[in-house]
Amino acid sequence: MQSALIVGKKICSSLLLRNWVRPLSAASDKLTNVEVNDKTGFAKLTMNRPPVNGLNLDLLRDLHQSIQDIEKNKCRGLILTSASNTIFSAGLDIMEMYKPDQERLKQFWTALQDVWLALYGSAVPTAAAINGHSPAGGCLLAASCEYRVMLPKYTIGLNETQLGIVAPKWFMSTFRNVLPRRIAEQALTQGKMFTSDEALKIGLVDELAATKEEALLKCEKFFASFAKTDPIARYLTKKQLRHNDIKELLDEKVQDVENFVLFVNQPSVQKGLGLYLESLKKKAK
Ligand SMILES: CC/C=C\C/C=C\C/C=C\CCC/C=C/C(=O)SCCNC(=O)CCNC(=O)[C@H](O)C(C)(C)COP(=O)(O)OP(=O)(O)OC[C@H]1O[C@@H](n2cnc3c(N)ncnc32)[C@H](O)[C@@H]1OP(=O)(O)O
Repeated sequence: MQSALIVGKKICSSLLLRNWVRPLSAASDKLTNVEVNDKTGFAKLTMNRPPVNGLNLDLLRDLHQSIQDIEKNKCRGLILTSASNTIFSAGLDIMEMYKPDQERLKQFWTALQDVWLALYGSAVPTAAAINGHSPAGGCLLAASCEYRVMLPKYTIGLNETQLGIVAPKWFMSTFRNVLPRRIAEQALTQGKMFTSDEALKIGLVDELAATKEEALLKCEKFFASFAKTDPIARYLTKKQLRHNDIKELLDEKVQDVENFVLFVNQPSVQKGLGLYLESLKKKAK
């Protein structure tokens, strides 16, 4: 695993916490970074896979491990954010789906399912400080959290239909958990990307913030709103509200991987992904 867990911004040597400080291979290899504020107990989970935090197998596995660590340590809040100044996450790394190795493709989708199950179902309160563009899988991660604060002039949405791909049911239930059904249906079928202002207006994000620091503070303020609640009662309430969405995927996890593999391997989907990748590369030139 390549992620780093830092407590109070330094490696903690106490016996209690020693177990969950995961050693780094090398600083430049880190794909996620976790910092726990030892006063508040809030954890900041930062995605760090330049240039665009494309969710490849390694980043997904890293994210999963970090979410589990934060949960095990009984942190009082998890804020998901990005090390990039302009991109929260570009969503799934299309290179994982284009001309894929079949075994890796299965592992990739399973890793995404595991991240979603861990984040959407987390016992720890979750928030996203969306400090950049957040299309598709990036939007899924943000929408899986309980609260979202976004910086201005970026875009967010589930744009799959614009790429000729179909968001699976659990992407859609995540959206429906946040948005009124009719707005969710329109947004999903159009593959609409919302500006920060539009996202605020429809309730896809809860607040805007001028800077990342302000966004982090607003997420912390959200966590502080639970100060007078019992953490177990809070979690059990969230769990019941999200139960059906989670159960639906758990019941169909293997079938869902098979559907994904079948879908991605269709020649028309491969052709579309190839053209899309080309258009992204041309744009970068
Ligand atoms: C009937 C069927 C039933 C059920 C279906 C079953 C299963 C479901 C099947 C499939 C579901 C799949 C769900 C998919 C989810 C996804 O997340 S797909 C990914 C969608 N993402 C996007 O569309 C974002 C694309 N990227 C951008 O819009 C922009 O790059 C950006 C706004 C994020 C950033 O813009 P810039 O800062 O200008 O950066 P560049 O565009 O120059 O990009 C830099 C660099 O990164 C490469 N890149 C960007 N995004 C991706 C990506 N997602 N994957 C891979 N690579 C990406 C880009 O090409 C540049 O590369 P270089 O040129 O530098 O090599």
